[in-house]
Amino acid sequence: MPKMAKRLIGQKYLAKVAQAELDWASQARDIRAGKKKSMLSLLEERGYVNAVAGGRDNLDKLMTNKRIGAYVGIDPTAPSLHVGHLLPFMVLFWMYVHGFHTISLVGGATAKIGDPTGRTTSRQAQPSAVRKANLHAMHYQVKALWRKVESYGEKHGYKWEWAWRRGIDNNTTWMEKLSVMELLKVLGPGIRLGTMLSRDTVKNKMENGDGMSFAEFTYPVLQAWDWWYMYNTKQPAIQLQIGGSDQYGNIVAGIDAIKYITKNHSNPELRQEKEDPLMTPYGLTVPLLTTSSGEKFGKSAGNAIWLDKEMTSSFDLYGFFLRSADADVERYLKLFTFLPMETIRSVMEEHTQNPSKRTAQHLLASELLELVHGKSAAEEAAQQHSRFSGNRSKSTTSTSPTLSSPTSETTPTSVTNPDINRSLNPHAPPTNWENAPPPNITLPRSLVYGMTFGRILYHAGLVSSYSEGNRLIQKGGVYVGSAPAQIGHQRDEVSFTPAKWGDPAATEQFVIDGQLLILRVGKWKVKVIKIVDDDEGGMERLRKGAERDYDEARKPVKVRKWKGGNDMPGEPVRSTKRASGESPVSGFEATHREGGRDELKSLRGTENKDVPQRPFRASTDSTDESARIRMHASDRPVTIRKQMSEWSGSDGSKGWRSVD
Ligand SMILES: Nc1ncnc2c1ncn2[C@@H]1O[C@H](COP(=O)(O)OP(=O)(O)OP(=O)(O)O)[C@@H](O)[C@H]1O
Ligand SMILES: N[C@@H](Cc1ccc(O)cc1)C(=O)O
Repeated sequence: MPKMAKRLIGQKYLAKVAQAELDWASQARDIRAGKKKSMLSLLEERGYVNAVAGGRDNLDKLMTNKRIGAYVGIDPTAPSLHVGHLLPFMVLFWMYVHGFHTISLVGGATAKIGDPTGRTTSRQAQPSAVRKANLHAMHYQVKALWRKVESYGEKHGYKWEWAWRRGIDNNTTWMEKLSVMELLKVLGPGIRLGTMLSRDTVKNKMENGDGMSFAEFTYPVLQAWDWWYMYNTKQPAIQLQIGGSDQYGNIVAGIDAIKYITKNHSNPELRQEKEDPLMTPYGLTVPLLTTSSGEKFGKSAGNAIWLDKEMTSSFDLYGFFLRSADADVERYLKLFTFLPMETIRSVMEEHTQNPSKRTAQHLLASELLELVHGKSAAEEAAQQHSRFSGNRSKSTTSTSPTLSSPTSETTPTSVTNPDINRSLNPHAPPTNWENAPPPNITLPRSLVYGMTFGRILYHAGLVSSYSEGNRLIQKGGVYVGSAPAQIGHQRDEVSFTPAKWGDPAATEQFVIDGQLLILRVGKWKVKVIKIVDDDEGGMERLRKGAERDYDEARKPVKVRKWKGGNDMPGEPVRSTKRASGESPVSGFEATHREGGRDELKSLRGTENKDVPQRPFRASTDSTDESARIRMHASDRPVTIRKQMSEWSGSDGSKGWRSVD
């Protein structure tokens, strides 16, 4: 019987594959007959194509005849994608909703070297923990982004089909296993030094910059190997690489590498005796998104507009696109949205009648927000803008949009972090891909080391109380990432094991490089916790990060008290006493007077973002049975008082704990 079931599934699968092939062939006939636009023509029409490596018409024909695989690579040298990355990714999104197979490659291995393209100075080596934190954060961001693409696509009539395929890969997976000997044997003879030395990046860096290391010099070879690996192992082969126009040289190096390997490989199964047009690799570059002065938006230029909500709020991201110049907005609508061309044309007509209404810019900002942060964030940002920026945004016509710094006038007042919503309102909807919290957070060492996972979950904003954290762990719903003892210290892959309830000392084993802990609750709640010292430097960064949570902190927090075991729920206790220095977070307290978990309530969910500092002050007013903690805007330094309550454990032990 089970065998039968297996066979039935197999046949069903084969039937689906056959149907998908038939559909593709029929679509190809329509394209050839001029009844339908080809994929490449659609991309050209919307302005995505800067250059095609390998011949435009050949690529057009290939994409019409074959459901090929395509990829975009990004090095996780920052914790988030930025707006510039969206351009090559938009091509991938369009291809996906038209049935192509796509891979988003996060370059865990290539980030260790750093792409020297377009630079005159070498990149600063990143500490391993920072690199891993960025890698994990980016992995989850890309994953969530793809889910949003699906629902955004559906809104525009691209309904998910069985044959669509998308994947996220990390090149560490294969680079770790690649030996120097294999690389030199398989690809080495095909790399000509003359060609490499004549590349602009090499010449420029050697003649006008700080010279070039061997590692930097070999970067294009590693990128080429990635492509060869995916060309060779994925089904269908990855035959197209997409990147910004600055990547053209690296992409051509990849095409040359694949052609060399397939011609010369010692394994006859991998060798193509004759060049097969259906297996030829191609490259497609997109124009660079630049400031009005022509500078590329990106990490190196330090002007990136981040897609992570914690780094650029939905409000600011909306504002960035709202400030697009009239001369640019049509182009951006084609590049950053799935809106049909006819809709864009008619919106532009309406816009031209009364440009001061910024109709086109509002549409652009809303659509982009929906794609990147989800529908509800888009609606909320649009409302906030109509409330806060009204006339100011109308008068701005800058071609070089810059982010508004959060001022009391422009900072949104509502709470957008779903975890915070949930802790304030237990009936808030559960976390899903759309409302998942941003993955990055920074915590002081004393809130991680020697803490049970239940507590750390709370400090990281993943649960609303210690006891909720403990319950989740006991149910097996919490995972801890990349435990060095279990999977080897050097591994960068995202890998999780169930977190165990109990021994606080054991937590330390999971801290990577002394600076990083990764926790996951369910599928979508992930926190990449960067651990900083409890000294002033670390706290200063945390305090800066608290800016974003300013409005949340102003809301009164309902305080609950429990008696019984340290972390377990129980009956409310009768009395509360004020105490300091005896909190379970004593390391934190020692340097910060009476700060503790209550302070973290306002700090959690934040990252060391570089936002102007707005000092805040916390005050506590309490009665015997209840306590409330409020944070106020103030130009005075932080002063935090904390409520402590006495507890007694079932084993007769007693102590003080801060009030939840
Ligand atoms: N402003 C931009 N416009 C178009 N494409 C971009 C832009 N910024 C990055 N890209 C593309 O995104 C892909 C990944 O880029 P990468 O990770 O190197 O980001 P980056 O911001 O360019 O980094 P860096 O500035 O440090 O080189 C590349 O194909 C790159 O060309
Ligand atoms: N070199 C690319 C990123 C990348 C990494 C690996 C690849 O296989 C492809 C692209 C960049 O810095 O923009």
